[in-house]
Amino acid sequence: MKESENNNTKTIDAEIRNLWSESINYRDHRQKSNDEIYDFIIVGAGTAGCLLARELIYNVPNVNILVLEAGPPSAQVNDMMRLPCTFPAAYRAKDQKMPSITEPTKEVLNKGFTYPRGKVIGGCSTVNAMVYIRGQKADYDSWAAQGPEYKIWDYDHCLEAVENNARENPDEEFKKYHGFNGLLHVQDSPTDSYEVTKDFIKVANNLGIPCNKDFNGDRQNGAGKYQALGRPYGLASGVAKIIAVNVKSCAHMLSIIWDEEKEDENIAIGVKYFCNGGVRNAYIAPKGEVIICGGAINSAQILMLSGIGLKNNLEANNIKDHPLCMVTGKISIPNNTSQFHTWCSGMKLGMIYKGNAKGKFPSHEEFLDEHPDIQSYVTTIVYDPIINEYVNSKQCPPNFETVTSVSVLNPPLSAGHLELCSSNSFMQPKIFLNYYEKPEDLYRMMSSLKLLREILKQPSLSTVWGIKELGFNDEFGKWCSVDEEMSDEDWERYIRGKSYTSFHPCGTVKMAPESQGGCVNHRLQVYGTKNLRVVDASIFPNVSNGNTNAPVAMVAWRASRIIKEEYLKK
Ligand SMILES: Cc1cc2nc3c(=O)[nH]c(=O)nc-3n(C[C@H](O)[C@H](O)[C@H](O)COP(=O)(O)OP(=O)(O)OC[C@H]3O[C@@H](n4cnc5c(N)ncnc54)[C@H](O)[C@@H]3O)c2cc1C
Repeated sequence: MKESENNNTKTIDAEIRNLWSESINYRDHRQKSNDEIYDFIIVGAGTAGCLLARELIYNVPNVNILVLEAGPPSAQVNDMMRLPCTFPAAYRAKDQKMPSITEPTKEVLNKGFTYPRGKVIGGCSTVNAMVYIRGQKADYDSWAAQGPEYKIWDYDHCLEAVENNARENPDEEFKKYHGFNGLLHVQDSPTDSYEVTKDFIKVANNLGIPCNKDFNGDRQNGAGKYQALGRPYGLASGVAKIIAVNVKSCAHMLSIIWDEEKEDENIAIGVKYFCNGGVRNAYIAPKGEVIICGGAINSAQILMLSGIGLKNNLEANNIKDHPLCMVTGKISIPNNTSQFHTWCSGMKLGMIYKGNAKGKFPSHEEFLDEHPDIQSYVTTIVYDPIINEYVNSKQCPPNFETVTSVSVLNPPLSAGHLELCSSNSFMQPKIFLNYYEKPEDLYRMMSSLKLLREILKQPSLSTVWGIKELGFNDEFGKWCSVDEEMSDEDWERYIRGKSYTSFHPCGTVKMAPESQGGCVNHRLQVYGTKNLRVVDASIFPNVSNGNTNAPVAMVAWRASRIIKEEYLKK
C-alpha cells in the first residue's frame, strides 16, 4: 500500500473510532439501565425495513434506530442464495380441497407447495426476480378512495417518489411516468434476450397483442420487455449514519413488550427478541415507536401472537397473492445455445392483457383493454414441476431445451387466510391461499393458458424452433380427455395441479377503516394500540396489478415521511 493511501486509511479508521465512541457515549447518556433504548425499533430488515431505516436516519435528526433481522447478514449468505429465486426461508402453502367450479358435484384439490421468503438482511428483495411492474393507477387510487385522509396514498403521491430510473435518454412521455431521483434503482433489462423468447413476443404481436415499450407508462397492456429492479438495497452509505442504526442479524423478535401499568391502552414500549443464544429486551425512548416490517406472513403472525384487540380482524382478514400457472414447449430443432437454463435467460420479456372471464381464448378487445389482469412471462427456465423433475434426472439428454410461458393472475378475487399453529413465534403460521375459489379467477387463468398454448403452435416457434408443447397428453401429463382437446374440467385439474405462487403475498394487516376490517389506519398505526405501526406488504388494502417490491418500497418511503412528521411534532 502506498504511504498516502495508508495515511488516508488511518484517518478514516480514526474517524470511525471517534464517531463510534461518540455514539456509545450518547447512548450511555440516554440509558438509565442495562436495557437498550432506541428512538425507533424496526423489526425485519426486508424491502420495507431497510428502506424505512435508511429514510428515517437520513431525515430525522439525532435519532438512533435498532433494526432486528431474524436472518443472517447478506454477506454471510452463500452464493447459491444470491441467485434470484433461491429460497432461504421456505414456508408451506397447505393442500386445500374445495368444490370444483366446472363440475360442482366433485371435489378438487389445490396442491400445496413450498412458499419461499427471503429470511436475510434485504428480505425478499435479496432473492427476487427483479421484474419491475408497479401496478395500475387504479390500484393506488382505490387505496386512496377509502376516505379523505387516505388521499396521501393515491397514485400521484406515490410511486414516482421512490423510483430512480436509469433509462438512457428518456423521452418526454417516459419522464411523465417515472421518477429519477429515488432510492429504488430501475433499469432496462439487458438486450441479450434469447431469440426463442423474442420470437414468442413477435408471435404474440402477430396474434393482435400490441407492442408496449413501457409497462409502467400510460397503458399497461401489450407485449415487450419488462424493466428490472436493481439490487442490492443499502441501509446507509455514510459512516456516521451507520453508527446511528444498530442492525442486528440473526435477531428474532419474540413479542411486543406492553406497558403493564396501562394494560388497557396497549402501549408498546419495546420488544423482546432472541439473539446470540439469549433473550433480550429493547425499549423505545419516550417519543419512539415499534415498527413491524416482518413481511406479509410474519407481521400478521407477530400481531396475532401479541393477542391484542385486533385478533378478530386479523383472523378474518385476507392474504392476497398472485397465483401463476404455465405451459411449456420443447425446442426440437438442434441448437448450440447450451445456456438455456441459466437464470439470465428468464423473465425479461412478456405481455399483459385481459383474460376472458368465461375461460375463452382472449378476444382482440381483451388484448387492447386498458385494465388488463394477466401478466405473462416467457422464459427458458423450466417452471413445470413434473418437467423440472425430468430435467434434473439422469434420463434427460443434455440437449433438452424448453421455453415456458407463465401467466400470473393480476389480481385474483379469491383470498386466503393465515392460521397460527403455535404460540411459539419460531413456528410458521399455516398458509391457506384459496387459489381459484372464485370462478372468475379460474376462467381468466384458463383463458390465458389457452392463448399461451396457441402461441407455442404458431410459426416461427413451431417451424424455426420445432417447438412441441409438453405436459398435456404425453409422458409429462395426461390432462386432455380427448386427443389434444382440453375440456373445462381438464383445464381446472391442470390449473389446480400446477399453480404456484408468484411470491406476492400481501394484505394480511390491511390498511383500511376499522369498520371495513382494517388493522392499521391510513398512518399505518395498529388500531387499539399506541406506539405501534406496521410498514410492509401486509398493509396493502388490495394486491397491486403487478409485482410487489416497488409498491412495498413506496409504502416504506411514505411511512418514513409520516413518522418523521409525527416525531418532530411530539
Ligand atoms: C423468490 C421471490 C421472487 C420475487 N420476485 C419479485 C420481482 O421480480 N419483482 C418484484 O417487484 N417483487 C418480487 N418479489 C416480491 C418482493 O420481493 C416482496 O413483495 C417484497 O420484498 C416484500 O417486502 P417486505 O418488506 O414486505 O417483506 P420481506 O422482504 O419479506 O422482509 C421481511 C423481513 O422480516 C424478517 N422477519 C420476519 N419475522 C421476523 C421476526 N420475528 N424478527 C425479526 N425479523 C423478522 C424476515 O426475515 C425478512 O427479512 C419476489 C419475492 C420472492 C420471495
